[in-house]
Amino acid sequence: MSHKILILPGDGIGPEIVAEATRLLHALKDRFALAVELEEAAIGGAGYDAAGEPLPQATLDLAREADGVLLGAVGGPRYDQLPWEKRPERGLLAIRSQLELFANLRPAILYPQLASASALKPDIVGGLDLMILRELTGGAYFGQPRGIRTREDGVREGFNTLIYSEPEIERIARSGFEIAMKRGRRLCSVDKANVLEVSQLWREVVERVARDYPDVALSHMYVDNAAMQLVRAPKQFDVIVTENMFGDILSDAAAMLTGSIGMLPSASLDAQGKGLYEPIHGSAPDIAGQGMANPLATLLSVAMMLRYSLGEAAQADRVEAAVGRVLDQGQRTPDIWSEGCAKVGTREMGEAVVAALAD
Ligand SMILES: NC(=O)c1ccc[n+]([C@@H]2O[C@H](COP(=O)([O-])OP(=O)(O)OC[C@H]3O[C@@H](n4cnc5c(N)ncnc54)[C@H](O)[C@@H]3O)[C@@H](O)[C@H]2O)c1
Ligand SMILES: CC(C)[C@H](C(=O)O)[C@@H](O)C(=O)O
Ligand SMILES: [Mg+2]
Repeated sequence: MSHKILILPGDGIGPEIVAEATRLLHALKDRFALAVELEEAAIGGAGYDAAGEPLPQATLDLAREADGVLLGAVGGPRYDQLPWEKRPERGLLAIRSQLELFANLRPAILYPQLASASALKPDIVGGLDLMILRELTGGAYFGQPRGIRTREDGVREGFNTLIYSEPEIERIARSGFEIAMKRGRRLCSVDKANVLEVSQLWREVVERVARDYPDVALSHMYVDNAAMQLVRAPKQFDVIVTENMFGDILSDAAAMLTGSIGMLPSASLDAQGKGLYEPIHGSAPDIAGQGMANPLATLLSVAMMLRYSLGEAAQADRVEAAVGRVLDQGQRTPDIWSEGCAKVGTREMGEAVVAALAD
């Protein structure tokens, strides 16, 4: 049976990096017998342009039917003045929420070839292999009430609600322990329990779930300290589990440990393991259209889709090995370039990975 994959290029560099993912999937199909059917749809600003909505109904319907969804990125200055609910980012949030993709896996792995591209010294980041598990459908991103209002004294105020229910905390905590069991069996839950009631409940529930996982060493850390520890000694972490906004911020920071934000893939999974896959970076308007974006985070997102949603672990290994080979060959997009390496563009990088696919 053929796997149905929905491709959502989105905006900015989205179409450029996703074109390389499409090239990769076609190569896996033609040369390595991967049974896939690809379909494309609009989301974000492209969705607004095509159908007046950042998440057109037709796109959502196709996403529900697909075995895996691959997204480039959404957003850009062209759309920043749109009414709030029409903004590209609302489309991304809506698809995550509608498909109940509550578990967002953001692995930060330093390829040894990129040690000199990392913002940190090689001995601090060498061998880094960290998994950030970000809760993706709750917290301040979705909490009600929210808005901008005018008080009786005429002063305007903006407000959001950072809210988590016990079942929401429990299911992400359980995912965190399950992931830790398959890795180094260490889970660090990041919160702000010294200030926020929602974090107090988070900690209590995580402690309760921990009783089912006696083989996992659980620790807790405040988010401000976690940000500091990530750049001081990132290898102390195995799996980090945290709420939506903390996870958004910490994963961008973790990206720089690996050399570039253009290196970090992600998987956003529902309770059944169906998922949406995307690089963690955005639409990079500053370099869009120049053919210089790093497509590796997107190609590594394809590998995650093969592994987590399609049950094609061998094909995933093949893609990851090809990325390693291309880095060995010294090909680098500008964001990860260093002295002595060959500077290549988005397309050359994608073609190099395809050429490096092997049995
Ligand atoms: N998942 C998403 O679709 C997503 C994620 C983050 C931001 N955004 C949106 O993207 C737009 C730009 O946001 P931003 O500038 O804060 O973040 P960004 O991640 O788009 O860019 C931050 C910096 O990283 C660089 N960068 C990002 N991806 C790169 C790649 N693959 N290769 C090389 N360099 C890369 C950019 O050039 C820029 O200098 C906004 O509209 C924002 O809302 C979307
Ligand atoms: C664009 C935005 C809604 C999104 C988020 O905050 O989740 C992005 O930053 C990400 O990390 O995927
Ligand atoms: Mg982000």
